[in-house]
Amino acid sequence: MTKLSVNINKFATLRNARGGNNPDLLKIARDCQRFGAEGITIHPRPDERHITTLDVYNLKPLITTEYNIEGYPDERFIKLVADTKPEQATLVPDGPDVLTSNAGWDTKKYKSLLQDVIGKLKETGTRVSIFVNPDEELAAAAADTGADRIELYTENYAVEFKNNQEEAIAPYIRATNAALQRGLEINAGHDLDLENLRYFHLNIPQLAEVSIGHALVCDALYMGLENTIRLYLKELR
Ligand SMILES: CC(=O)[C@@H](O)[C@H](O)COP(=O)(O)O
Ligand SMILES: NCC(=O)COP(=O)(O)O
Repeated sequence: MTKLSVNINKFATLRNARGGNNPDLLKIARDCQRFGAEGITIHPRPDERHITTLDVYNLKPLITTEYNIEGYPDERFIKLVADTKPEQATLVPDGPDVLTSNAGWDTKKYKSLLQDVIGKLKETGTRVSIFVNPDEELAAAAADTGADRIELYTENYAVEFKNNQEEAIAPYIRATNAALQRGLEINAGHDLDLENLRYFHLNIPQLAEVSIGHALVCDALYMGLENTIRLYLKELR
């Protein structure tokens, strides 16, 4: 079964816009789980534009499903993971000034950096996933870093899906097969939505988890959070 992890970054963006506590991120996390989300994902960026360091700690005791913390593995990130021991850490090669995640790891070039941080993170008991482009060679090479999973970066899929669904999914199927052969599990995320999720899941049924934020939060503005989460879950069943 593919799990739906709801990325709550954008709720924090809205909260931070007024400097208060509306919407209440902790209530949002509780409610997402009550409405069926099988995980909560956050990406505490260094500038705290949405998720703050305090949020990372405050959310921890409320997560009854699966806590997934994404980020570039600098000292701050490693400490957050060591302190809060989430079920999963997802390593993303983002520089501090990117608008949003825009590339996966070059798992060959950064093999020793990744081996080093993944070793440290796994000592804390956390599963480690690394963000990769749909590239067979780089997906297979992720196994040499010590990662447990890869997260396929699905922005290109989301863009191409609008033009040609078969061409959009093809590199993702190849990368999945290469990673599975090396014993890795598969996650996916970025710009997945109610239009493109079902086709992705049907073609990559081995998916362990998808993390979805931006589109889900936008949909919730029109359809409500509970209804929206149920609609996303339906696409995965
Ligand atoms: C790792 C990833 O795919 C991103 O989608 C990320 O978590 C989103 O970050 P922002 O919400 O800051 O755009
Ligand atoms: N890892 C991807 C994620 O958490 C959410 O990405 P998006 O749906 O906000 O693009």
